[in-house]
Amino acid sequence: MTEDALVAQIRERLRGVDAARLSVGIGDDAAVWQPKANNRSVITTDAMVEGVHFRRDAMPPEAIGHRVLAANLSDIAAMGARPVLATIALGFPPETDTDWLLRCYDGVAALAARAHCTIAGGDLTRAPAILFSVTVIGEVRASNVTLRSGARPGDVVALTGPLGASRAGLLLALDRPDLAFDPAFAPLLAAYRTPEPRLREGRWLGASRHVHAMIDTSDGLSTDLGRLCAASGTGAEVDAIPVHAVARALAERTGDDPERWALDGGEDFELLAAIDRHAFGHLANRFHAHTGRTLLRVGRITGGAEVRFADGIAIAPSGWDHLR
Ligand SMILES: Nc1ncnc2c1ncn2[C@@H]1O[C@H](COP(=O)(O)OP(=O)(O)OP(=O)(O)O)[C@@H](O)[C@H]1O
Ligand SMILES: Cc1ncc(C[n+]2csc(CCOP(=O)(O)O)c2C)c(N)n1
Ligand SMILES: [Mg+2]
Repeated sequence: MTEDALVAQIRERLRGVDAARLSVGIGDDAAVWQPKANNRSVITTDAMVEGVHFRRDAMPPEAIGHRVLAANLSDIAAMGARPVLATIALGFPPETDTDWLLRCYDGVAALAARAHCTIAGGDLTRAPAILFSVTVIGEVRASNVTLRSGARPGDVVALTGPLGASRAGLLLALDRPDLAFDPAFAPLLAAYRTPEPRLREGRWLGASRHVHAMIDTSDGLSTDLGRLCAASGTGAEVDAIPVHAVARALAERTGDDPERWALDGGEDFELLAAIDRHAFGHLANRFHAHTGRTLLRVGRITGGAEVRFADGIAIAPSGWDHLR
């Protein structure tokens, strides 16, 4: 197959996503987009590399496409924004089966359609390993932009869902074929392969003036809470680590510590927010009514610079770090 033929087939795969404001899409030297007035644009890039973020033997190609877009959409959600536009750079060894690559785009296309995100273009190149690099542009009302840096002492620290499921799913997919087909553990494989970006939740939280700061948990609570606190010039005290119940059940079977999965595992893509303590109870009720999900209380923001457990023990940022 030629490069142009592959692009044509990718374009075919991505057809059908609503694109009212895309004047020029795939096919020219660049895409042309009509932004909405009075909005802020939010831009994020995240790459995934074979052997680092996924293995071809551990998940179907549709899941690889899904999760690279999901990781990017999660960063858009963490800003309080909604995704509008994305580009995708693809690298692959020359012997790669093009049908396999196109199935990755089926995964991209399905999530993009659900998220109302138009794929406006991209790039392709041969490379020593498979690589997807996605850039997403989002939009948000200026007053709803929610940064990492707004947390204040006394704020409640809360999560949009429990953690540890993705790390547990990674263990199943790579190391425990004996347990991977147990239907009881299916939610863990799904959390690793096809994580759901918390887009509705992020927009809703970002629209509340009581939500002072937000970050997504891509690298683990220990690292991402540390980042939120560092950006805000605060510390935090953690008194409850919300661990995914099925991850806890798997950890009991394997002898692992599920709280470490939650603290350091990463790739759960739940949102972590600092919320005004006086508003938290009411806001959590409305959040549940609106999204069907529960805001889980993790702890509180403190005036110091340390992130600690309630008993005073420090929580070092020990999540995923590409330089470690
Ligand atoms: N190679 C780079 N060049 C310029 N800026 C970068 C580069 N890598 C990261 N950044 C910037 O550093 C900041 C933090 O990036 P980081 O990747 O830690 O955040 P994230 O995308 O939320 O995390 P994750 O990659 O775990 O999803 C962002 O503002 C990002 O744009
Ligand atoms: C095969 C395989 N081995 C290990 C992992 C775990 N992993 C890789 S990158 C990352 C953090 C997020 O990445 P980034 O910071 O680049 O967004 C995590 C938790 C995986 N997903 N697949
Ligand atoms: Mg992030």
